[in-house]
Amino acid sequence: MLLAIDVGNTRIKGAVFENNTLLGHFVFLKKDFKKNIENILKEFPKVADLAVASVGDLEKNDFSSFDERVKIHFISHENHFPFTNLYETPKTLGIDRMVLASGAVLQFPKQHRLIIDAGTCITYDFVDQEDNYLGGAISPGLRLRYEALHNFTAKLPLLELGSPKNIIGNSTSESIHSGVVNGAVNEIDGFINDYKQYYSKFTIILTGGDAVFLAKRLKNTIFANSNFLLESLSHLFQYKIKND
Ligand SMILES: Nc1ncnc2c1ncn2[C@@H]1O[C@H](COP(=O)(O)OP(=O)(O)O)[C@@H](O)[C@H]1O
Ligand SMILES: CC(C)(COP(=O)(O)O)[C@@H](O)C(=O)NCCC(=O)O
Ligand SMILES: [K+]
Repeated sequence: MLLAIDVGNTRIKGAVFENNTLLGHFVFLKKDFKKNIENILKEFPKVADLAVASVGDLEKNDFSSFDERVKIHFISHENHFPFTNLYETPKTLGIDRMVLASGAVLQFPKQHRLIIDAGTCITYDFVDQEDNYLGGAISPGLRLRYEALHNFTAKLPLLELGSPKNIIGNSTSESIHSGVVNGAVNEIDGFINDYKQYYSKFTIILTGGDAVFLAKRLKNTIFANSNFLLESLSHLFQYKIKND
């Protein structure tokens, strides 16, 4: 049994898998990650392996207190991945993006794939049908856009994520919601349409904390899978990591 942990820049997500079947799912903050992991390990005594993909500020050492209880697999650039990495700076490529690309290759073989992860940042990753990882894009996520508008201006309030009533915002708050939400939706639809000019057919995977919110607003029909990164960690673990 595997406990997969995704340390993002906003939240930590965890899931327990038995042969790629998800048995339990957890979300918590960095400040209480140890207690939460201890509780999960108590609830699932059969967990023998812990796989961690971290782009947040938790390092391998932060997990060492669990290494008497479980085998720790802290995913790094040294692991084996099921794709050819054509990024010009492979060592700076986010581990989360490498795990997403792996999951896309392992779960959607022999096809072009675009993976969009709407988390702290919105990341775009493209893996072609020959399993070459080409790269993609990084832009601010929804929460980050609201925060940036507030933090870098004198007059703009900090708003919670909300649905814009219209494209034309008729107040300060409606203008912000339209700018953030309609802006991100148009960005994602725009990227998808741009990729279509180069690749006539590709599989799109949308994940991350804002995936469900965004999916229903996109012009392109995309199925959102909020657990795709954790599922990908499980598939990658089965593929190779457990023997690395
Ligand atoms: N309880 C929550 N706390 C923080 N962000 C949340 C929450 N629920 C949904 N979100 C949304 O999730 C996004 C962050 O997604 P997430 O996948 O957790 O990020 P990361 O993987 O970078 O930590 C934010 O833009 C925010 O709008
Ligand atoms: C772009 C990211 C900050 C996204 O992090 P997230 O939104 O998942 O918290 C992360 O993938 C990262 O630190 N990447 C390193 C730069 C790169 O991928 O090229
Ligand atoms: K992301």
